[in-house]
Amino acid sequence: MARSQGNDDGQGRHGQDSRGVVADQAVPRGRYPHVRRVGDFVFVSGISSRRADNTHIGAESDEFGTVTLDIRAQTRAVIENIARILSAEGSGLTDIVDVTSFLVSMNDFAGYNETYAEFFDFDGPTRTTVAVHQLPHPHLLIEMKVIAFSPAEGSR
Ligand SMILES: N/C(=C\C=C\C(=O)O)C(=O)O
Repeated sequence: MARSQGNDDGQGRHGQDSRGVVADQAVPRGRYPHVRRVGDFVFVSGISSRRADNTHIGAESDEFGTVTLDIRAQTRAVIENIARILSAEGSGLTDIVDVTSFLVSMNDFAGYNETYAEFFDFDGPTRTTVAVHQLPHPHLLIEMKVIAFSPAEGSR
């Protein structure tokens, strides 16, 4: 399987290790890579608004511990996290050809859709949006996974 070449330190040329785990990103919550290249296609696992310190963008808590969740902030953070993960494979948002979005509630669809449109348009990826019962953390409103078409270096 085609993978980015690693350096002697086991770190990929673009900041991912030999497992496909990208540096400075929230670590995968299980035994899966952030990213996997298969030929000219780059597959990104489901990504949330989680920061590297395991807090979540778009989940703010007040002095009483009341948590306010923001679908626009979470959607933007998810897309920005995906952009950083794609860059580890020399790819980017403009290379995305397919998006799957998982919302916990379709009540968030409008805010999600509005923020999505700041990044993508009709000439962008195909998209499927579904509502799911739960995501892996109660602060999460959205998770997205993408496929990008990004010819590997050397085959461009
Ligand atoms: N992709 C998965 C979870 C991601 C959660 C996160 O990054 O916060 C998974 O469990 O498959």
